[in-house]
Amino acid sequence: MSQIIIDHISKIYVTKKEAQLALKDISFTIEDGEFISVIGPSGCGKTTLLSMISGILEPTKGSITLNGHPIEPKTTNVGYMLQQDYLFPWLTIENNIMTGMRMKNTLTAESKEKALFLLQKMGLFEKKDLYPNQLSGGMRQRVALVRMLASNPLFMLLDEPFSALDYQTKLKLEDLVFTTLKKERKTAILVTHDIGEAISMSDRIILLNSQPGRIHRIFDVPKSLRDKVPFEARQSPQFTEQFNIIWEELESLESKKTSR
Ligand SMILES: Nc1ncnc2c1ncn2[C@@H]1O[C@H](COP(=O)(O)OP(=O)(O)OP(=O)(O)O)[C@@H](O)[C@H]1O
Repeated sequence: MSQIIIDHISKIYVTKKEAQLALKDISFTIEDGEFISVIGPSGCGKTTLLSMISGILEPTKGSITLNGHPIEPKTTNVGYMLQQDYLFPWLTIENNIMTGMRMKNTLTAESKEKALFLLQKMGLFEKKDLYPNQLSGGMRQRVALVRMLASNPLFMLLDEPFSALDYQTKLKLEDLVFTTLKKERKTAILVTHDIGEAISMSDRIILLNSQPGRIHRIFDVPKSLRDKVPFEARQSPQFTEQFNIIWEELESLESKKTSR
């Protein structure tokens, strides 16, 4: 079980020149097994929020807890999937996956077996002795997904994991990540610039406003869309309806930002 409570957090960045309020009074709860997306104009604080949920960055005010306890970057088992795959070029695919678990101290006979099983399910078992540069971008992100899931993290942070991929690969990976996380009942937070991706993958979408970053609106994705895999959800008329609502809200924030 993984419930994350974000309780009235604010973040001020202090530089030599100035103090900047990056996030202001953010509160929401991510329920166990829920998939949340965070969207908003550039610079609204999405990465800052994710860094605080990971425990890497401390909020200036407020608290973030996982099942009632603070999140410790060294001891809390958090899964990451980022825009870059961060695979080690000098290690084989198999060793890349195992190294992640070794570093987290979660490498056991069971987790190794699970990793190889996942690799097989992702159609990459035959590639296990190859090096990352011998794989396509989409394959490398699938390896990153296996690496993340194999160590059985308590929750996942996904920071633009598909944005460097071509459109077709991105759509296929969205389906793969969606079905895998649903099956594993993992709690996940996705940061994305892609409204369509947020709608087709999430249970709820948090739209942040900028300067300072604060919650503008939280959208519940209709159940009829949540029950579909992202590729199918994107074909549905309800998807277009949701897309237009969120697009208009985001546009209104962008235009307020440029008129300031
Ligand atoms: N280490 C830092 N020191 C000072 N200011 C920072 C730092 N990191 C981020 N900021 C500022 O905080 C604000 C939020 O930045 P953040 O990167 O979290 O936004 P974002 O929504 O992820 O942006 P983008 O969509 O462009 O990736 C920005 O104004 C940024 O300039």
